[in-house]
Amino acid sequence: MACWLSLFDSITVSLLNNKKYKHLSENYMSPRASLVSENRESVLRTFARLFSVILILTALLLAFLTWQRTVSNEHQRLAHTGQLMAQGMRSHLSTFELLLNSMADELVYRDVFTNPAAGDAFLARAQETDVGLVGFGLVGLDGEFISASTRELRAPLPNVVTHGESRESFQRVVEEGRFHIGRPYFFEAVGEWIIPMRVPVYDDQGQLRAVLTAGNRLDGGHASWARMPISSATYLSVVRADGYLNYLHPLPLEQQRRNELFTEVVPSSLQDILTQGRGFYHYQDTALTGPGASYLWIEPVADYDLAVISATSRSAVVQRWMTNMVMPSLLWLIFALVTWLGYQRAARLLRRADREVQDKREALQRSISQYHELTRLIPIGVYQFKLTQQGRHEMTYTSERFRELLGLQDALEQSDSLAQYVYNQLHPEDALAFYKQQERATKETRDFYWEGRLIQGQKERWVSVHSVPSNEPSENGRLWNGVVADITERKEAEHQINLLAFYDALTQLPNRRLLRQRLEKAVRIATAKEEFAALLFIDVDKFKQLNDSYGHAEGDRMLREIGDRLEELVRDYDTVARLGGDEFVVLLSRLSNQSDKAAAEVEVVLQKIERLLNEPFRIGQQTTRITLSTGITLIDGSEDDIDIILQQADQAMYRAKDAGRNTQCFYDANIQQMITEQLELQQDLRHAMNHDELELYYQLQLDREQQVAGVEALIRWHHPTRGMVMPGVFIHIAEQSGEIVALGDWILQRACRQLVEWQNHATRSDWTIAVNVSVRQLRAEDFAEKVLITLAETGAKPDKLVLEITESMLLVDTEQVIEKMARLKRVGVKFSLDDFGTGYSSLGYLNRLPIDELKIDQSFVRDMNQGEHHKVLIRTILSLGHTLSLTTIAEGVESEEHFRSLLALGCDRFQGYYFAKPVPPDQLP
Ligand SMILES: Nc1nc2c(ncn2[C@@H]2O[C@@H]3COP(=O)(O)O[C@H]4[C@@H](O)[C@H](n5cnc6c(=O)[nH]c(N)nc65)O[C@@H]4COP(=O)(O)O[C@H]3[C@H]2O)c(=O)[nH]1
Repeated sequence: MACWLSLFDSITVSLLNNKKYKHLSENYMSPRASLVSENRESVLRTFARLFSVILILTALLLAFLTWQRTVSNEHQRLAHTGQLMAQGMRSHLSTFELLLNSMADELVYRDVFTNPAAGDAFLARAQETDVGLVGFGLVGLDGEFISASTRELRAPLPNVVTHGESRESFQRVVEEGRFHIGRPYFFEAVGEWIIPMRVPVYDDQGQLRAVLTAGNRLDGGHASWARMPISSATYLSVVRADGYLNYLHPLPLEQQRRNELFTEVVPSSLQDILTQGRGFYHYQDTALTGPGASYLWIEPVADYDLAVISATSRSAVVQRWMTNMVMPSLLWLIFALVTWLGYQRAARLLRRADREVQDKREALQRSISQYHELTRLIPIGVYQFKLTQQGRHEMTYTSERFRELLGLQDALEQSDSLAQYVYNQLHPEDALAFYKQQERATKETRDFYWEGRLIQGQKERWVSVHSVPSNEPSENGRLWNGVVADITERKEAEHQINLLAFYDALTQLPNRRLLRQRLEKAVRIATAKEEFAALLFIDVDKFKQLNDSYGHAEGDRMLREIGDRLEELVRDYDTVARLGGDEFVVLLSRLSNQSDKAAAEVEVVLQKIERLLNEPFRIGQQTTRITLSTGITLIDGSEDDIDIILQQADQAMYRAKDAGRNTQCFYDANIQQMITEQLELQQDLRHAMNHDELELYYQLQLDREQQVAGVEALIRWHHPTRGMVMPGVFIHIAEQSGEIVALGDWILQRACRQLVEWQNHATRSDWTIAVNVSVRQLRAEDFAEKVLITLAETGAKPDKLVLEITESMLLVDTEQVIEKMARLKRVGVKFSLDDFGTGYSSLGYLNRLPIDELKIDQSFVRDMNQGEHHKVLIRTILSLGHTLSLTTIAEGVESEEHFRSLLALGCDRFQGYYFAKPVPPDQLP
């Protein structure tokens, strides 16, 4: 029983733990998750009903089987009884037949036909041996008794032939001449029911003479078969072949009943069964066993044309079956009771569990409604979905705000198409980041975070999405919880801040800060892709005047228009920025990877800019045109310091301004380096003059006989760190800075002193010293005066001093220069026109110059043997010089070939490494 109850317990537990119950707790977040628990009690009841049906079926089966068994037992028993009866009967009859035949022989032996009394005595003795016998009688063929065992039998006994009940059997014995059992009949002579058994009696000649009959008492019980222990409710009957009963147990006592039974044949239905022979039968009609159906066993009695029927009534079998059913029924009842108790117990448990579930559910619902309330109040959408192993997004919960944010219809809420619905809303520019994040988060089971835009109809909405995977994977997937927030306002604010921080308020163009960022990016790209970018600094010429003349409002409007026009012409990936005032910057990206091509591309843009900005601007009531000064620096990624790049463009722009505005200047790194060096040298030079770092070298000038006619003074700077610095490096710096004036004075002084030193020199007293004069020196008002003073102060002879000037010096203030030269010339100072042939000389012009010497530039000399053209040029210069009565001198004579050629052409003097290099005075010959 305990075991049975525990079965119910386990059913209950499994009911409590079933999947749907679990589902309830798992999906508590889902508003669609059923919060109404299933009526598990009704499930249990159904189970109990089913069980009851099974119980009933079991009971029926049990009853049926018991019935089967009972009937089978009955079958066995009846068969056994029938067989016993048949055997006993056969044995008895055969014994009795033998006895009768023996008695018949004895009677013949005792000559009973002649002495009937002897027969009487014999028969009387024989009768005493068996109480079941009414008596013996020897009946003649005429039916009259010859002898009889009892007095009653002897007289008066009826004639058997005429006597109804015994005639038939008597005649059969006479006819068949063998043992025969007659039908039972009431033998009135003795007042008893008897079964006659007869044998034929033959005399010594074998002549049938009589029939010996034994009258067996029907209810005498002397026969062994009649004394068989027969259980109650069992009926035994012996039926003859002619359908009459021969014996019946239990015998009815009433005469009437006996008459009915033994004087009528058994029902035809029974006879039909009897004809079927040995076997077990269910007999439906009323017969033998009393009213109602019965079960029969038919057992033929061999040799005697009799059949034994052992029978029992159906009601008796039912009764026995019921008796058999008592124990199983009891067990079944106990079983049913225990089942019922188990059901009650399970129902009680379920009710309790239901109550608990209900309590929990109510608590959960309260919690969910609070949760809903909260999610409605907070401006953040909340959602939960299950990511299945097949990659489907099954939404398990979405808050009202979530649906509102995504513009969702309820129909979509739970379906996977929600994911598609969201995908469709993704802004194309932000979608890629979304998918990448999603892929990474899914693959690595980590937080998903995305900020981006959704396109909802005509509207754009910024949202941030953050979802987190649950730690434990659930059945066929993993739950993710997430929040979605509308960040449109924040993004707009950020945009505004961004605008303020990164854009110029007036023109809405990127400001310096954003320009720097873009520039950094451009440098990175240029480095990575090995291509050029360019930074253009544009300054509007004379904007200040325009601004002052037309007012700031008009000035601002103009600046905006300039910005708009610039923006118009650049490509999307270029940047136009305003740095303030009238300074604009254009950052051009993705230029060629070759500097010259990149520069050419920039040139094209510059032309466009110029064209566009040269279009008239409306300012006030008038129109005006503007010009630009543009500084350009090319970016190739080698310089990654943004400040330096900006400085370079700035510098280039100032150079453009310096060059007279409306100009464009490219920044050049070499120039820059040169400028830096120049600045350093410029500073060092001042120092050099006071610290004796300068020295005059002298290079010989020879006449046609190769006699030294003079020298050219060439300055050398012994720089403390750089070593020897050549004049080509620092003279023009000195010119730019103005130092050249002081330097020129120093050189002149030195050269004049040298002349004085050489005045008494054996070989050098006639030498002239040619001194280079710079343009600034020459243009100085007091140039001639200074030379004269120096000559006077040093005591040098003016005719030994040759001042070398270049053609370019004569281009500006020509008249004043000529005047100064003339003044000096008057005192004997000579002038040599240096680098002749490279400048702007013309015959008429030369004619007016107070010069003594034409100095052929060394470039012509160097190339003179390269081609006829240069020779022709030199010849022309020489003939020009001779025509004007000027001495001609060639510099840069480096070989004998040069010398011979020049000599042949008629050159007067020669200077060059072929003869001597510039050397300090003490190394001169
Ligand atoms: N390749 C080659 N070069 C030769 C040969 N013979 C002479 N030279 C060089 O040619 C230059 C001649 O001077 P320049 O034309 O006046 O050109 C001068 C002159 O314009 C300027 N300079 C030199 N000294 C002074 C100076 O004291 N005052 C001024 N104002 N300028 C000077 O600097 C320039 C360069 O002077 P340096 O370097 O001394 O260079 C000198 C000299 O060394 C030769 O056969 N082959």
